[in-house]
Amino acid sequence: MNDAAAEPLIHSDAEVPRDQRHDGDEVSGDESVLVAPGAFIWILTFCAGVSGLLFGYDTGVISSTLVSVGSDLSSRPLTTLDKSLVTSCTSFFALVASPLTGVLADQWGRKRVILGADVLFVLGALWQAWTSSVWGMIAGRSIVGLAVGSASFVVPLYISELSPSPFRGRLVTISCLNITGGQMVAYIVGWLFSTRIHGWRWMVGLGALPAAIQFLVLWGMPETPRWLVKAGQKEQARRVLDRVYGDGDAMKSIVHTVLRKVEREIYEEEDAAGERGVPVDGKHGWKSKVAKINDNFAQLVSVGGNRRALIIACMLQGFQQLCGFNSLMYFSATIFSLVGFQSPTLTSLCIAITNFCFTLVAFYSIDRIGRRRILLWSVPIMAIGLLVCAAAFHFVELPASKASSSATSPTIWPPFILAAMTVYVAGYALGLGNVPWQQSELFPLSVRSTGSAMATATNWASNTLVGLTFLPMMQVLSPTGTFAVYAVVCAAAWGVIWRIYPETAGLGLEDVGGLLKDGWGVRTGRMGRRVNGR
Ligand SMILES: O[C@H]1[C@H](O)[C@@H](O)[C@H](O)[C@@H](O)[C@H]1O
Repeated sequence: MNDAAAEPLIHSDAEVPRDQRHDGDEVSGDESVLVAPGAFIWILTFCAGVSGLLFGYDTGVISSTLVSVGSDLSSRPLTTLDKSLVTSCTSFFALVASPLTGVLADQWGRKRVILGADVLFVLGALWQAWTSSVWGMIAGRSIVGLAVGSASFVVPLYISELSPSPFRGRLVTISCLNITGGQMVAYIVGWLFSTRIHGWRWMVGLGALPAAIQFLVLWGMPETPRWLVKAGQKEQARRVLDRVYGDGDAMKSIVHTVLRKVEREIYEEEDAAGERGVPVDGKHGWKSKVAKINDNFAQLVSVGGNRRALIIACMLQGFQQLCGFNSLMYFSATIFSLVGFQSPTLTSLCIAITNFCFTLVAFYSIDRIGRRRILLWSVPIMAIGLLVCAAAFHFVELPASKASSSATSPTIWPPFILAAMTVYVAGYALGLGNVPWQQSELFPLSVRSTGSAMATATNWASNTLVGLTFLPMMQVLSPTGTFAVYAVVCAAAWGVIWRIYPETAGLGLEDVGGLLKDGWGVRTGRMGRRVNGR
């Protein structure tokens, strides 16, 4: 299995025979000649993408569940605290899982971690469907949180390590499409089952099905070439690359080049970490991992360009959550039942559909319009939607007994609130819902995974905070106050983006580093001009 013994795993340039050097004249496998991803990479992306759907499904399904559960859990209606805990434990455990997954993905391989996440998805879904207590529900949602956190970290890694580089960027937005698509499916399932007795058990339990299917299909899929080379299985890595790139002499040359690049990258990484010559098991040891994380962290905060990249990435991820979007994702059915809609689950479907459709618009326009420009245009739309919402809530007479009953006198205001929320969600999906996930392009390779992991942790921590505080804020500050607070967060986000986030669309990864080297690069960036000359 381990073919490292037969052939040295890693070569320095001096050690690589001249006729095998990937940057020499002799070998010219250039990936830029590739015009479209092959069938195999599409199948892989599709299989792995099921995790994104599950991520979206499990975060979206809570909205309908909360309004359908009635007194089925612990034989009493859910309190505000119950709802906040049931909702935010998922994001909290996702926060806990994502850094741990980083270590496990190196130790066990990317594929095994995805399979492990599938087991957790199935277990968590069935647990929720069977439970009859609030604490049981919290436990089930926490298990799902572990799965969501693992999948959100490892799936993009798996896909990007397998895909040819010209197509890598697009995959980021494809995973956002999967998440928002999963949320839409969750809302549809929620609406279909909301009127059935114990329908909520089906809503949460159905999440087990795609996870089980993914487990079976992914079983036959390969590990990534990068992990295989690092684990000393170079021949297997070559076979995987052959399948990714297909037949023909030109493709063979590309496979050869890619394999060399992977080897060189690993060589440089291990050289920098003083791991060269250390056996495979030792390289993946906990001590060496901790030392590497410490070293990476020091590089991240002490080098000016890296520090600025980290601040921008964490700032964007923080604002993505603190602008309050997920309070709608988790509680929109609760809000719509509060303001008096007859079918809150059907009404809240507007939120999920808008989110999905405008993520699709972002998918087509993000590279053309540019990240900074799309944010500077869309964040004010969000703020306007929120302010209109806040004002409209002022005129709605809400029932004293929170979510259990609906507003007393039907007026024009509820549809007005729905329209304002839809505007807000459209603005969100166009910019803040997507752009922060482009985080990895901000960091140089040496600190890319640590920087991305910290930004992702900021996302989950802020997500947990919003899930925990939304309902208490609605009670203490009133809906008008709550939505006004989110509007202020949007205004702050706009100011900070304008001040420190340069345009990165159309730039090579090395150019982004140069942009942040001596300052924020906002003036040097491309804001105000069309990107890529289009
Ligand atoms: O990018 C995603 C997407 O926008 C989802 O709709 C949202 O629920 C997530 O929190 C976010 O990270």
